Amino acid sequence: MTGAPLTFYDSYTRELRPFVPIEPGKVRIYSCGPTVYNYAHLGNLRAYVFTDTLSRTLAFKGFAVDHIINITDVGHLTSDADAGDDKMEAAARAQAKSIWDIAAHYTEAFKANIRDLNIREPRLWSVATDHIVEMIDFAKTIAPGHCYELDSGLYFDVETVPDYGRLARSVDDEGEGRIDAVAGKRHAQDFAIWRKSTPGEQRQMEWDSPWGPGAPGWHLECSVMSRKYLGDQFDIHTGGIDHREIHHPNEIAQNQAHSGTPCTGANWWMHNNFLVVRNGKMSKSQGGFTILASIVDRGIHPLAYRLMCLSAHYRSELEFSGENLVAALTRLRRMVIAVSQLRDRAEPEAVDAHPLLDAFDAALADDLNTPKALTVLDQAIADKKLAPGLRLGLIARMDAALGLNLPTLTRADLRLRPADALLDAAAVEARMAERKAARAAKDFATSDAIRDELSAQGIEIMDGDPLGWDWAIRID
Ligand SMILES: Nc1ncnc2c1ncn2[C@@H]1O[C@H](COP(=O)(O)OP(=O)(O)OP(=O)(O)O)[C@@H](O)[C@H]1O
Ligand SMILES: [Zn+2]
Repeated sequence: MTGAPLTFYDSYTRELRPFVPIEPGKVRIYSCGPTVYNYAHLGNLRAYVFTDTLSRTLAFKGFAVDHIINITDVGHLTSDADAGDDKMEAAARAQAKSIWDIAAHYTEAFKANIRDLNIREPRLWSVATDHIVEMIDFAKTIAPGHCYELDSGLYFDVETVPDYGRLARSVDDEGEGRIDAVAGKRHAQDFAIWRKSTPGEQRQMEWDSPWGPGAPGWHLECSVMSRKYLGDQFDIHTGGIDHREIHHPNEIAQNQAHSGTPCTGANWWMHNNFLVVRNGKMSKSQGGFTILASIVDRGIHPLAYRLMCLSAHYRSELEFSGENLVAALTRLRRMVIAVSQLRDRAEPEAVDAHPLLDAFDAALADDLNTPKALTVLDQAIADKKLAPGLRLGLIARMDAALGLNLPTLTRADLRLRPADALLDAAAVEARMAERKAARAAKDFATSDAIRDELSAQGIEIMDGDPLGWDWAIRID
């Protein structure tokens, strides 16, 4: 590791701790992946911009990163309090499709979002239904000492592990979301690790098990896949802050039962805070969520959303609004214009050491302070005292950690055509050329007419823009 010492906030100990990997030079990370019953909304995607910033920062610091993200295609119920329907089964019924088709469709859509946000692919997308045998084996190992059977499934007794729920800190029988939804459970917090199909129930996905035909519990999936690919104890486990309350305490309990030790499974539990809208967390269950495709339809480049995420610290709530998104797009446009002007003047120089790089490194090393890192990037872009080639070299180094694609993005890339736009970019360019000719001929009537015509189509002409931006799509 080079540069400033890394410090990450661990939700388990609730403190900032200097980061030391288990194996020198290498970091193993597991991130809870999407439940593929619907499109990911921008809140879900915030979770993956966060994990990507984490793994890019570690790579920037010189670590080899081994990252696993799972795909949940079975077991996640409509209520985290261990009740309700399987989200996948419910979606398949509602759309009259097979679960496998639903899973394939939304998995592909999710991976397209990942590419559009310039999020690096993990070593493996581990798919829950590919691991049923291992899940049954894991459950068989812990069942004798830690589980009991009810008609509805095999349940984990949370009192069989020390300090259950320490991660959540607020676990008691009265706690939010902890209501006992299944008759016969020993404790309200006990959770199903295998859910039996009820007689007569038409489930599309079910497997035989020692406890009868059924499906694995969602918490079991992550314990099994993280252990299989990263070992009993790995470095960092990530997820959204909602997972700190139920899903991750349950994973920890299973991991402790399986290893027979108090080890939680990961040395750091890191959680991103929510993307919020007016009535709280952006959420599929509550409706009113926004997906990446719909902002792209409005003419907003996906990396503007990435920049919006980076503009807030990952542990702070981030408010989603059209204004915030347009502000992020404007900031990205300014960066892209400035960087492309530098590219016209020089080739990037390789930079190993520089005070701005040190400041950038210190910001990210301080629990991923991306808002601060962005201001250092702005300095590197704008500091006229530095030679253009050096500035480009600094920008390239910083961009590797932030993933905004600044070394290659062009203005043309940012001019996304809104879905309801009447003119495409080539048509706008053609009218702009006619207008330029009219102005050269001092035919201001024609030039003004073209301006008005373009304005009516949502195109803003930017004469004399200090950054040399000649036109932009108006986003309101
Ligand atoms: N509004 C949000 N802001 C940030 N992260 C979120 C938000 N909503 C969910 N997440 C995170 O997104 C990731 C993927 O979650 P998953 O696909 O299981 O979503 P979900 O629980 O079905 O979504 P929802 O809560 O909207 O119904 C998880 O890490 C989860 O914690
Ligand atoms: Zn998980």
